[in-house]
Amino acid sequence: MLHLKKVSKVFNLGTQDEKWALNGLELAVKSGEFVTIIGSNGAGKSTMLNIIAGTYQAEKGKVFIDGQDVTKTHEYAMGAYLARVFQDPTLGTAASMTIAENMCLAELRGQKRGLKWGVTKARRKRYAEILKVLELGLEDRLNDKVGLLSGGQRQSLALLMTTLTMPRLLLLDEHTAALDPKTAAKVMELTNRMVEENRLTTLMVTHNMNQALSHGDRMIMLHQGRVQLDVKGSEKQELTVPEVVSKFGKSLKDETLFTAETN
Ligand SMILES: Nc1ncnc2c1ncn2[C@@H]1O[C@H](COP(=O)(O)OP(=O)(O)OP(=O)(O)O)[C@@H](O)[C@H]1O
Repeated sequence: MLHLKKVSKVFNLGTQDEKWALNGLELAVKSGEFVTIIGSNGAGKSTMLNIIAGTYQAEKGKVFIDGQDVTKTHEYAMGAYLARVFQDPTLGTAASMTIAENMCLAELRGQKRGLKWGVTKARRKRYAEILKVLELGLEDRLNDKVGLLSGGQRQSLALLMTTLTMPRLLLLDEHTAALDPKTAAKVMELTNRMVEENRLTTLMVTHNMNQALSHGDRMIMLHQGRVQLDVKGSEKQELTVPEVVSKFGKSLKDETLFTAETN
């Protein structure tokens, strides 16, 4: 479904600050796979998502989605293929627009030519139905500006909005990191449900090793812009945080290790 073929990305080429964030990265993800991604600060996780999303262009290598070469496809056009939820809850939704308007915008984004903007009665009814699954009472607040919502409510809404276009690929960029533990657990529960019900091919970057091991069906670890560890199935299920730490502690020297120890 997704194939990164020997992808390299450099920043500040030819200067003192030259940095190869991705170094011949190889990754093939099957349709419906839920891959969690760990790695220390600077390992290349965000750069990888940015390359897939078309935010950055790779210097070397190719990106394929469903066999189509999207290496040079711009970010706005990638909306037809994927949806992304960021760490910052304010990034996925427009604060000055209402819940219904945000959902309408999400529905019209990317594909589906011919759909017209407008919060019609039919749409309101459908949005209310969709929002009910969150059990946050947002179905009764369709006219409320999104800026009034809490971080967790906003992140849940952003996540739910991604399913309005049924993306071929869902990118989660530390999407629970800014939330308190209870809210993070709820958003994770919603994530699992959405991914499972819609069989979404999903990549989830996290600094929390427990989260990476207990969710999804495959886990990869990036180190210096390459895949250092790739486990799935029973191998992943049986793997424990101490095992990963003892084997790869050196490459996980910072935050990831910290969250692994404290969770
Ligand atoms: N826009 C940029 N300009 C210059 N260097 C960058 C840029 N983006 C990333 N880098 C560098 O590329 C490397 C990989 O960064 P990246 O953000 O992909 O790592 P990460 O694994 O997501 O780290 P973190 O967990 O800290 O978010 C780092 O050394 C980083 O400093």
